[in-house]
Amino acid sequence: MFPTPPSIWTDLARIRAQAPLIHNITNFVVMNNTANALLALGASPAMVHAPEEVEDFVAISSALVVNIGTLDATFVAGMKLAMRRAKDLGKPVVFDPVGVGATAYRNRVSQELLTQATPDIIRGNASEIMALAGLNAQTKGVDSTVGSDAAVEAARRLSKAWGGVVVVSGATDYIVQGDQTATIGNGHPLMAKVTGMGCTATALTGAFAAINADYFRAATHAMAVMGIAGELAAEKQAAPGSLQLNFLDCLYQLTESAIQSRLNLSER
Ligand SMILES: Nc1ncnc2c1ncn2[C@@H]1O[C@H](COP(=O)(O)OP(=O)(O)O)[C@@H](O)[C@H]1O
Ligand SMILES: Cc1ncsc1CCOP(=O)(O)O
Ligand SMILES: [Mg+2]
Repeated sequence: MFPTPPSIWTDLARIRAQAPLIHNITNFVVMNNTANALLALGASPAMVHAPEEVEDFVAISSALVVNIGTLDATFVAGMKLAMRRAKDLGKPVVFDPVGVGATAYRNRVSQELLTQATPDIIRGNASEIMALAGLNAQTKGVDSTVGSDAAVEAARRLSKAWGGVVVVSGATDYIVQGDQTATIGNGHPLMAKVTGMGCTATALTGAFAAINADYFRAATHAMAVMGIAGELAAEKQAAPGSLQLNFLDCLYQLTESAIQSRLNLSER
């Protein structure tokens, strides 16, 4: 265990003070969950995917989060326009490759999006990160079939290929940039029993990237806050419905001392 980096709290306080506008192009399943999580964190979410308006919306936002969970041709057109505009304007782009590896369409769209405009941060579960790195990952739709440890080298390969930050979530979260790795041991197994917790991690990462231009730190801080709020929620009531509700309250009420006493972060 490392001493608490004060910057986690500094970043959280900054989000709460500034309420950065986070533009989300995300899936129908989690729109409500991730908007509420961003609000509980202190950010200001908007779910906007029409190709006709995404470029204008990116221009007024502090970060763009792109999630391919329920993609179709219209979503994909909006994603491409928004990602290119965000890169042109120097705004952070966070990408969640939900279910990549499951179908040829998802694989093709993911590769197209990555080449159109390279995201600053990718966050996925182990199966998704392995599939994105071109490994023959076993995938089961949107859930991982392997532990996060199995995808660390795939994350490193992806990060080195395009220079961004890659996060593999799971029992241990790995945040990888080149040869640098941070691990977060916070969280609770029940988090995987609530749909949209991975998407929520990605959305929160967008909020941290909006206020911290060191994207390795931003992603690490987001995963730490996510994990600590998740374990606090599970301690209140260890069941999925309650966890979903309590997660928002714990996120909203998160204190510096809770972060300090619970943080399980290591770096190498
Ligand atoms: N077994 C676990 N123990 C602790 N935290 C977990 C566990 N599984 C998932 N999480 C947490 O749940 C969140 C979602 O991760 P994950 O389930 O890997 O994403 P996805 O929903 O995209 O598959 C992350 O914050 C992760 O740390
Ligand atoms: C169930 C489901 N189906 C398409 S998108 C989606 C949500 C996936 O969310 P997460 O990856 O955060 O569990
Ligand atoms: Mg996911």
